[in-house]
Amino acid sequence: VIDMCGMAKQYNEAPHVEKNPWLATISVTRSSGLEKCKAAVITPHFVLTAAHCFNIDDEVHQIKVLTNDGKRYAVTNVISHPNYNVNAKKPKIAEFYDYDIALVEIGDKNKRTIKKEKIEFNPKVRPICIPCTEGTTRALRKKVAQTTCDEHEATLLKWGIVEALFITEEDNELTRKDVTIKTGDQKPVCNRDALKAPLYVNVTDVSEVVSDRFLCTGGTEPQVDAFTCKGDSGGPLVINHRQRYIQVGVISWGVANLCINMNRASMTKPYARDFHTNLFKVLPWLESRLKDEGISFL
Ligand SMILES: Cc1cc(Br)c(Nc2ncc[nH]2)c2c(Cl)c[nH]c12
Repeated sequence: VIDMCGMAKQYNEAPHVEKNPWLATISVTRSSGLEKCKAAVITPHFVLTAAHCFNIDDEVHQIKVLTNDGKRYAVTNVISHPNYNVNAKKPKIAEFYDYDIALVEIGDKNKRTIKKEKIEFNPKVRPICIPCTEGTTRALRKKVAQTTCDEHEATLLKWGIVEALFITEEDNELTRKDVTIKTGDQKPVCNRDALKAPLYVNVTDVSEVVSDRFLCTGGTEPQVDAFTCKGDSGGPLVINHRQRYIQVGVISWGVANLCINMNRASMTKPYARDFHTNLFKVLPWLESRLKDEGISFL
C-alpha cells in the first residue's frame, strides 16, 4: 500500500512522538555553535524546513536530520527555494524572509552503496501530507479522479479564520500549539502587525515585508493563539482534517521574541504574530524537486 501520509496515533495516552511522527529536527554544527531548526518528514528521502536555517557557507556534513525514533541521518543536499534571499532588501530591510523554504535531502554522499540511505518509517516516524498531492486527496476523503488543487486550497484554507497547529519541543517533550490562520478579510489585520517587529520599525508599507507567500497566525482575536520561538523555525504549520494531518505552511518568522531559550513567556501580546511560508504558493518548485519521490502531484 502507498505510504499513507498524515496518519498518527490518536489515543490520549499515545506517546507525543507517535502523535506527531512527522516532526524532525535539523541540527547545523558551526564553529560558532549549534543551530537547531524543526522540519517535517515528507518522503523517505526528504524533509521540508525553512531556508533561513542555513547559511550559504554551511556544508552538508555539518547538517544532520534527527527523527523521533532517535535516528540521525546524513544529508546529501539542501535545496533552498531559488527566490529566497534574506539580503534582498538590505539595507532598509535587514532580513527578508520571502520564499523561506528548503528541502533537505537525506543520504550519505560518501557511502559507496548505490541506494541512498533513506528515512525508515515506523510508529514514531511517518510522512505528513502535502497539498495538491494524491495522498492529500485521499486524506481529505475526496475522489482521486475529480479533485483539483483549488479544491484542496478551498477545503483547507477557508475564508476567514482557519484552525491550525504547530508542534514545539518543551523540556524534551513534543507539545502541540493551537493557532488560527487569518485568511480573507482577517489577513490584512494580521499582516499589519509585522511592522511591530523591532527589525521592521522603519518600514512603512507592510507589503514590503509580508509578501503574498505568507500565512499569518497569532494574536488574541478571535482566540489567544500560541506564538512561535526562533527554535520552532522550519517546523510545519498543520491542519487536522478529520484526524488526518496536512501541512499548509513552514514556520518562517515572528514579530515578538517572547521566548528565552525556548522558554515561553506566560503572556502573549495582541501583536505577537507569526508568519509561515504558504505551501500553496510554492507548488511548482516543490513538484519539480519531488518528482522522482513517488509523490504524485495533481
Ligand atoms: C520562528 C521565528 C523565526 C525567527 Br528568524 C524569529 N526572529 C525574527 N523574526 C523577525 C526577525 N527576526 C522569530 C521570532 Cl522574534 C519569533 N519567532 C521567530
